[in-house]
Amino acid sequence: MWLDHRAVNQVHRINETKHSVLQYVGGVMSVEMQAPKLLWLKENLRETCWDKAGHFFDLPDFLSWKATGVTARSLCSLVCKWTYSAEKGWDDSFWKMVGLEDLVADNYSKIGNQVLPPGTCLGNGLTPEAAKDLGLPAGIAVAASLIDAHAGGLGVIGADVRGHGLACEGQPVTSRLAIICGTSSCHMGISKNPIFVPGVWGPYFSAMVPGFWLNEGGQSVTGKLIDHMVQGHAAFPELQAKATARCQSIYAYLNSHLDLIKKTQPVGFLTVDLHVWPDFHGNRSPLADLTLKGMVIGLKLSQDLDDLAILYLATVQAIAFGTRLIIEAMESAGHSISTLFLCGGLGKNPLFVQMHSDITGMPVVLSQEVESVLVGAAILGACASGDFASVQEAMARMSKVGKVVFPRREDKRYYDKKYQVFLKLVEHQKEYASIMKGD
Ligand SMILES: Nc1ncnc2c1ncn2[C@@H]1O[C@H](COP(=O)(O)OP(=O)(O)O)[C@@H](O)[C@H]1O
Ligand SMILES: O=C(CO)[C@H](O)[C@H](O)COP(=O)(O)O
Repeated sequence: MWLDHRAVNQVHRINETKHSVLQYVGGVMSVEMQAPKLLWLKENLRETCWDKAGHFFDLPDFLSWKATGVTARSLCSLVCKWTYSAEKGWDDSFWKMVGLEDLVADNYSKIGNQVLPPGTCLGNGLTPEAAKDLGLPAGIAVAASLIDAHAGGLGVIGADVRGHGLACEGQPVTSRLAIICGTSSCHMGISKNPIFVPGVWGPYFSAMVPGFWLNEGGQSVTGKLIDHMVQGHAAFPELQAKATARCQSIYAYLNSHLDLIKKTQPVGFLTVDLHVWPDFHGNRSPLADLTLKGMVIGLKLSQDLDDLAILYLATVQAIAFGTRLIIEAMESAGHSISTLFLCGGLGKNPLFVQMHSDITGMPVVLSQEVESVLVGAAILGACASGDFASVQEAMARMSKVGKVVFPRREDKRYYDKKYQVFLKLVEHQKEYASIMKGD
């Protein structure tokens, strides 16, 4: 549902209100948030959905409701996606202004009027019905949830980094940026005081690590974009056949193929004349422009496996340049980041990890446990069952550093030049749009 961009007109009208709650979503509400989606449902499915629905949930709240029967919402989902404030609660004037006054009249019962910090034990734990479905004991503790990316952030950001030679050792946790890279990528930076970063969601209080403000940068399609580029290429069937014959994933095969064709130069240099702008599903951060499209510059007539591998590499690099742009926006607003903590499905791809390190110039820490989103969920579960006194204590005990990848400093000049081209791509795209809009 989050990837559904149908509520374009609705989000446009919401943004035109310039309501003060928008300050807390980076200044521009995203079409991926819940207010525009609710408005779309009201305007398009009034009788079949809007009037009939008992509750509207974010996925993590839906899951905890199914597990426990408790309709209380997590502070994380309401603050990050529904404009709820941890300090002030709901703002009636916002919902009235955007045409969703019925939610206010109903005392927010459909979207949540009981809000709990993540990690709080819900009701009597797992219901007998859910226990049967899941094969778990009834009554086992179930925690108020976190959104997937936030659980990933919690699962990695508190790890003890001593002995790895990292700049963040001995520094406040605010010098770490968690990047959760799956279908989309989410860039989670925390601070003691609120930081307003134009185009970057937040600041959200206590939405990930209790007591800290969170800024959440994001790229709407990353893993999905890589899959799309690779699967849509004419050489994809050949790639699949060769990877299967070697019992490898297509990405492991592509990475070894790139190693083969790079000869003596660094692998990243294969894209000297192939450049990608990665916003095939709009830009979430920091440009917050859902009208932006993808671009590929430097195509040739050949469509063999070498071309596919190099296009894949250029796409991976474009995603890493997008991360660099987000980090620069966060730093110019007041964040000071020295180390990346990366997790999610793309963390399994060594090329993706190395490119993020080379292109941002920062070390990338991978966790011992690959599924860090599940570690975050386990941290919440451990808090709900009383194993730890606080989320912070559980984070420090349950997250563990696995591998650390350092940037190849000698390649910096090349990536700086490619970054210049990257920035020109979006400039040109905007120029084309403006030419086409003119008379
Ligand atoms: N073994 C792997 N090697 C390289 N990339 C992978 C691998 N497994 C998954 N991916 C990438 O990770 C993405 C999915 O990440 P995941 O975290 O599972 O998704 P989600 O965000 O939907 O939970 C896929 O789109 C794919 O590009
Ligand atoms: O908006 C987000 C987090 O706030 C994520 O993009 C969303 O939750 C989906 O993530 P995934 O990449 O796992 O599909």
